[in-house]
Amino acid sequence: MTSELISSKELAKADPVFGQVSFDDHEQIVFCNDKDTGLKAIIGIHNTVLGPALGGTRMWNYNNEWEALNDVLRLSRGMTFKSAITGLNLGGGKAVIIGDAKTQKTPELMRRFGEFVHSLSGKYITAEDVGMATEDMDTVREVTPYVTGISESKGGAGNPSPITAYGVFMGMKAAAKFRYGSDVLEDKSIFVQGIGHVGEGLVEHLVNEGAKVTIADINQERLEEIRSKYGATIYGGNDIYSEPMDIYAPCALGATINDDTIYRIQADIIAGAANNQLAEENKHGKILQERGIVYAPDFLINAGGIINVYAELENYDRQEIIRKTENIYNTTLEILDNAKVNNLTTNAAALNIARERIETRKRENSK
Ligand SMILES: NC(=O)c1ccc[n+]([C@@H]2O[C@H](COP(=O)([O-])OP(=O)(O)OC[C@H]3O[C@@H](n4cnc5c(N)ncnc54)[C@H](O)[C@@H]3O)[C@@H](O)[C@H]2O)c1
Repeated sequence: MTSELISSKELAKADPVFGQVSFDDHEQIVFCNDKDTGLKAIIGIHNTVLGPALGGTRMWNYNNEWEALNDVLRLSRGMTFKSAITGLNLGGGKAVIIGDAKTQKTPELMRRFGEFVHSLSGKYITAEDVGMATEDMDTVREVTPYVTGISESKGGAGNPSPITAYGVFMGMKAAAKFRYGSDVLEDKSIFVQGIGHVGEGLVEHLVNEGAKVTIADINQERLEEIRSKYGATIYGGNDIYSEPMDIYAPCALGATINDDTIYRIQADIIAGAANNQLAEENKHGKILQERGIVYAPDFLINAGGIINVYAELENYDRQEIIRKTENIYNTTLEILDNAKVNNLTTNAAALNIARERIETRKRENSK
């Protein structure tokens, strides 16, 4: 979903795989095809230095295969740094299934996909992402143990989204502490863009804290539902980016901070759940820094979900999940301070720490 800003022509100019704009020293890319079920999927394994590559499966109706490949390359890379900065012993991976999750997803297709995951012998472990539900992970579990995010009734940690939302809330509070000197969000005007699984949980935390929450989504029914449940205000304008607000929380698509939007954004803080929010992380991270907008790196504050599924592998309990997720607050503050002191973008400061952890482990492994 991040590829919408890179035209197919641009993507097709580069060499097919290793020359892709988003290729970043990925270890392995696996193309999965099954005529009988209609499965066309790509599994991207970015890095396994810290552990098996864990990351969700996204089913999306991509315009073409270039976009799907670009998405899996970007998303799997993001997972490497997300786990590294969160202190988990996991590498980065992700899978995309090309197709419409509403009309083309069948149990047979999911089982066939699970067989491909199984063929990698645990080097890649899958989980839920956009277009997937906990039941789909249960179906994958029928053919492979290399899946997380399965139902609690089947021994899993269940839906990770509420924990992701809690982590985003923690990261947002830390950003507020950094920007305003207080992490109290009461009376702050906060725009949540995308009120799906994670967005809804975030809205609930924010409303409970007394923030002035405005919601935006392309799904009108959903907007009405969330308004009546939590009393949030539905955004009525047509350019959310130009609205004056304290905090912008992107919780829908990636790459909403791009050449087109970046100079219109009025917020003091950007803190949300969406993966790959910066269309071009160096360029757009720098502009945010210059404009004095505090950006809480997405891969840092949306790590609650991976913490939740990691519990299934490490057998730790709910309390430990909450403790680790609350720690996102401390890590976010640390990164924001570090970026300020070293005059770096917040994204670069977070990446440096994540990379350092991977390099240290690599050195230890080679001894
Ligand atoms: N679910 C998790 O635990 C988790 C973990 C880490 C990151 N994320 C990321 O957070 C984001 C949200 O995840 P989710 O599980 O809530 O997904 P979801 O599919 O449940 O919700 C996405 C919502 O965004 C809305 N939307 C789509 N396009 C939009 C647009 N142009 N403008 C406004 N709204 C739009 C959809 O209608 C939907 O309500 C995704 O980018 C996902 O990759 C999710």
